[in-house]
Amino acid sequence: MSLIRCKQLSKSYGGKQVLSEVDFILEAGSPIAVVGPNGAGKTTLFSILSGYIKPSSGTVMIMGEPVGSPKLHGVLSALPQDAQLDPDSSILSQLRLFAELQGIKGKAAKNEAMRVLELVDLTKAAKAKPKSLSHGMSKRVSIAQALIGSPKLVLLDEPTAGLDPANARRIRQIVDELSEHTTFVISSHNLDELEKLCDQVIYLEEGKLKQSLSIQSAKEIDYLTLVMKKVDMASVHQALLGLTNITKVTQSTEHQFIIEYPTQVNFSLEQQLFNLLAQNQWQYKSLLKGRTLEDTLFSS
Ligand SMILES: Nc1ncnc2c1ncn2[C@@H]1O[C@H](COP(=O)(O)OP(=O)(O)OP(=O)(O)O)[C@@H](O)[C@H]1O
Repeated sequence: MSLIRCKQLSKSYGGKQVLSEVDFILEAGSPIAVVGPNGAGKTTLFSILSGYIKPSSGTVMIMGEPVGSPKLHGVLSALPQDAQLDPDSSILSQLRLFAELQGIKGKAAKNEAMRVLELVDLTKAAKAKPKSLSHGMSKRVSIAQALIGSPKLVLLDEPTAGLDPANARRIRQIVDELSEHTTFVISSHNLDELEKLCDQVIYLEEGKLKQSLSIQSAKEIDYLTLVMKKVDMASVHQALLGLTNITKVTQSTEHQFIIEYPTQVNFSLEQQLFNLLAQNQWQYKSLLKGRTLEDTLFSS
């Protein structure tokens, strides 16, 4: 059974269409990225998946159940983009309340609150009030809240927005550690971050599904991403095209080439490439096997 199945999903506010006939099927497993420019409809999609708002037309099934079904209670949770905590009540008491709302009673509710706080490394802050926490700590508390009851599906809308690199990294680690039992769907503008975490990507633009791809999927074409130091890029481009087994070479930025080749080609291509660079004394900055998510999404 699929994790999420969206069929012909559309949403309009007044006369403005913000999601337009979006179709996709997602399976449980590694984290899933939802990307797209500002206003593309990511938060609207999350709100529909969470049941906060209804679509204008189309259907969403989560684990075979329609959104809003009581069977999804405790199975799906969401961290909204603008999640807020009560500033004056302790974190522990708020999380305990959320656990109770999920039907966890008495001491078990407190234990559950402490369990999720431990997952986000915040047991020491259990008695603190949200107003005394940093932005990064508050975000981790909100993630802890989303983890109450060990849901199977967790929607995280921009979980690392505005966080410093150390806090953002900690959140990525938490997602990674819990991904064995929980599928995370994450929206973010940080493609590097999503690339590290996610296997599947949904790309929205102006409310339409532009791409749905699996980063790790087997494919017939493979890529090398070559970033050069200060060299004559036109000469390098010409020379790269002369290597055997190359399908295409694209200069994607001022110093970067994407080299396409058939998947079955073995290391001989890298050997040829290194020989070519050495013979011409062309210095390179990095050679990456594959393409970045950014290049995958935006190169034609
Ligand atoms: N309640 C609402 N009423 C009217 N228009 C809305 C409402 N909520 C969202 N929109 C509009 O819907 C469009 C999609 O917004 P949404 O927040 O889903 O995009 P997003 O991809 O999450 O953007 P961002 O990356 O900036 O968070 C935007 O044009 C926004 O102005």
